[in-house]
Formats: sequence, structure tokens, C-alpha cells
Amino acid sequence: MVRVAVIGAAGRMGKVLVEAVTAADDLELGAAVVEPGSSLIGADAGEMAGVGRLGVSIVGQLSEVIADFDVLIDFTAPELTLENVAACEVAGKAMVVGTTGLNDAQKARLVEAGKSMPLVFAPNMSVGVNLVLNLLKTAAAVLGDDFDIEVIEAHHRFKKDAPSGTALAMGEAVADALGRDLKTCAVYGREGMTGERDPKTIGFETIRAGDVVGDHTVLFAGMGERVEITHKASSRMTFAKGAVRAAAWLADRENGLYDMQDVLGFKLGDH
Ligand SMILES: NC(=O)C1=CN([C@@H]2O[C@H](COP(=O)(O)OP(=O)(O)OC[C@H]3O[C@@H](n4cnc5c(N)ncnc54)[C@H](OP(=O)(O)O)[C@@H]3O)[C@@H](O)[C@H]2O)C=CC1
Ligand SMILES: O=C(O)C1=N[C@H](C(=O)O)C[C@H](O)C1
Repeated sequence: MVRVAVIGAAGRMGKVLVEAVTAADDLELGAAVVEPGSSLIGADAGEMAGVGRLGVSIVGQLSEVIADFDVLIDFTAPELTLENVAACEVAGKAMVVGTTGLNDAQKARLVEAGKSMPLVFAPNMSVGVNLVLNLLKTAAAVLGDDFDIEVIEAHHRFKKDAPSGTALAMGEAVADALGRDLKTCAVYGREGMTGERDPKTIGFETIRAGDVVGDHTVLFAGMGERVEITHKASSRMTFAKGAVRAAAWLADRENGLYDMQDVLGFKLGDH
């Protein structure tokens, strides 16, 4: 059995992650961590997540439970995720990171950490989105520079980062396939007298509304036809199942920074 800890356990993803770990045959919940000072400290993690008593008391510090798990699943916020990476590096633990909104320096820190620990980092752990990332590379390669490309994403009103990590990954997949650098060709939203569209740009549009779990569309628009590739998540359990799969996959993995394409065996050219 692989012992898993969930940090941010009371969050939207945290609760579903506790449920998914509990349901997995090859995993057991070793620990659940929430914010220091939370009223949930001392409560049972299973009862908090609505899956019945598990006998795992919620704590407010990762250091209190560092001996109680093999893999930490972290869907929290960038600064906290980096603190957790440092703690797991020292303690010799593996990590699954789903947190989005990391800046370049924070992502570079994950690359560095991959040299001394096994780590899966992916902005979207669903099978569907990881398939779409491959479909996008094919679409971009076939449609080429004659089609304008726009990435449109919608999420719930509570989401803190924009564009979503998934939208950025989709933009990167398309940019790579076309030999463009997303850093210089991305356009984030438009307003006022923008002038005509520069054909080499990749546009991003963000919608934040209600309880949308996560919708992503990449639009390839030419003169006379359009191709739209869309993924819609209707349940957070789809992300949690991916994270749990990644945790089980990591258990006997060598040090390295992996993504969900590695976990799913989807890397283009692998199949
Ligand atoms: N890779 C993927 O497949 C997916 C990634 N995500 C990403 O996961 C992240 C979390 O999303 P979501 O669950 O909606 O957000 P939430 O805000 O609901 O959850 C984050 C949790 O982290 C907790 N937290 C904050 N500080 C600490 C701390 N010091 N110690 C322990 N816990 C802490 C928060 O507690 P509190 O509420 O008290 O502040 C909160 O419960 C986001 O970056 C999101 O984009 C989301 C879905 C899928
Ligand atoms: O915050 C969310 O909810 C989600 N975040 C991820 C992202 O930023 O891509 C993945 C998913 O779309 C849900």
C-alpha cells in the first residue's frame, strides 16, 4: 500500500482528493493537512470529506505528519506548494502537484526539485485534457500558419489564476508544434483599438462565472472553415482520479520531474 497525504485537504480539490485516495485499491490515506489555525484540525479526514470515519486526524502542519506518508498530493497555491516541495525533498518523499498559477521561477524550482525527488506536475490531471494536448499538436501541424488560434477557457468564480494552467499548456502545445514561442506570441484579452489581428499570435480569453468546473476550447479559424477542439470537465473527481493514478505510478519511480503524459503513457510517439 502506498501511503498518501493530501495538503489543502479542506479545499474544493482537497476534499475530492481524500475521497479518491480512499476509493483507490492501492493507496491509503496517511495524513490530511489544512491551514494552521483551521477549525477542522483534530477532526477526522474521512468525515470532513463525506466518506465516513477513516481514523486519520486532520493536522495544521505538514511537519507533524511527515513520517506518515510516501507521496504528498498538493493542489493548493504556488508559494505553499514550493514550501511543501522543499519539505518533501529533505524528507525523501514523492509529490503530485496540481497547483496552477506558478511563475517561471517557481516552475524552475520544480525542475530543480526533480533532480532529488520523484515529482509529477501537471496543470490538468484528466485523461481527456491530456488526450486533447496531443490532438492539438496534430491540428496545429496540419492547419499550420493559415489558421488563427485562440484559447478560450471558463472556470468558477473562485478561481484565483488566469489564464488557467490548462489553457497555457494548450497554448504551449500549439506554439511548439508551429515553432513559435508562447512568451512572445501570446495575447491575453483584447480591448480598445487593437488593430488587425497579427496572424502569428495565439489569443487567450478567460471567463470566470458561477460554478463552472473547467471548460477549454482551442479555436483554429481559417478563411472559410473553423476547427474547435473542446474539453469540458463536469466533475472535480476527474482531476482527483488522475492525481491518485499519478501517486500510485510515482511510488516506485526514480527521481525526476514527470507530467501526466508520462503517467498515462501518452507522450506523442509513445503509441
Ligand atoms: N492539476 C489539476 O488537474 C487541477 C488543478 N487545480 C488547481 O489546484 C489548486 C487548488 O484549487 P481549489 O481546490 O479549487 O482551491 P481551494 O482554494 O478550494 O483549495 C486550496 C486549499 O489550500 C488550502 N491552504 C492554503 N494555505 C494552506 C496552508 N498553509 N496549509 C494547508 N492548506 C492551505 C486552502 O485553505 P483555505 O481555504 O483555508 O485558504 C484551501 O483549502 C489551484 O491552483 C487550481 O488551479 C484545480 C483543479 C484541477
Ligand atoms: O482551478 C480550477 O478549478 C482548475 N484549475 C486547473 C487549471 O488552472 O487549468 C485545471 C482545471 O481546469 C480546474
